[in-house]
Amino acid sequence: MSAMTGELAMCGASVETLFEESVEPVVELVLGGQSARVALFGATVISWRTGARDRLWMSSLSARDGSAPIRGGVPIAFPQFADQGPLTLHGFARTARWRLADRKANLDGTLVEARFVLARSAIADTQGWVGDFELRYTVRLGVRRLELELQVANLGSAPFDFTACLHTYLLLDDVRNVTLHGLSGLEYFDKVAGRDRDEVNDAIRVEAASHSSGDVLGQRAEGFVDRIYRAGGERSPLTLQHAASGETYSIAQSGFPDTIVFNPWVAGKKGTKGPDFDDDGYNHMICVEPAITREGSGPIRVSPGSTWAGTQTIQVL
Ligand SMILES: O=P(O)(O)OC[C@H]1O[C@@H](O)[C@H](O)[C@@H](O)[C@@H]1O
Repeated sequence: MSAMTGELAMCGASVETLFEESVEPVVELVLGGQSARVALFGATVISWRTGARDRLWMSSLSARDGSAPIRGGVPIAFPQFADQGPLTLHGFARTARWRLADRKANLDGTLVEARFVLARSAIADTQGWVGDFELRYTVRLGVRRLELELQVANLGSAPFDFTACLHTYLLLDDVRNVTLHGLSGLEYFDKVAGRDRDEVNDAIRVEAASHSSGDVLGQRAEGFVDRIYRAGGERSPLTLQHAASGETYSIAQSGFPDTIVFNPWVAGKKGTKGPDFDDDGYNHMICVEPAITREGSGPIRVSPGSTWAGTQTIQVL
């Protein structure tokens, strides 16, 4: 046992790397009754368990061998959010192999963390993107709490701009029994309709009536929610209420100015979001994503020698 592993074990916490055949290596954080798993492929958090329940949605059809982005958990989009630029959808960080750089725990046993690093030199093809970056990602597991912190460091001599998000897929019993609160009154870009709207609802629901029925942009729009809430970060924390379990999540963000709310509805069911989306997956997930977007508050510029940081913290209240 390494010295580090010994120290962690003393306070009831552990961080171990797991290897399974045909699956990318996974780092597991354990803290008493909570755990989180992070695939080195994309530094994608693939599970978070607390109170004996899974909290993140993961498609059973997701690739896990590094051949495609992981569908579920918390993929990291960088240096491009979605299709807002010339790079492949959501950029290259979610399909790169990160390394585990550090791990530690509070001596009082209330927190365990693992830090992952992605150096530019680890990317085989940056698709012409010229920023000289290093990404640092810290996953902190607390009691009924998961904190994710992304840092973008500029190691070069020229500034660069980026957009990004933490693409958090929350697991739900039934999306129709869930309401999201805190975004009322904000303007958002409705990606499904292709235009701006104002949020008039105090409680946002994802259901067949989320959109007027019919075709929008050639897709069946009923229930399809894909929205960029401009300056959604100023409303942090949002709350997500689960009617069936009576549970509430507090979803906080810092650094990221915008907030995405996403559920593909039947577009996901029909596989148009990709063959890796479970048929009924849309019933059991909602993405609430801290983001930097061109349609929202615009790219972030990082000057040489500087580091930008953004977080998402989810707490089961
Ligand atoms: O299918 P992907 O590449 O994982 O992206 C999923 C979705 O991610 C969301 O963040 C975007 O707002 C959507 O437009 C996009 O479809």
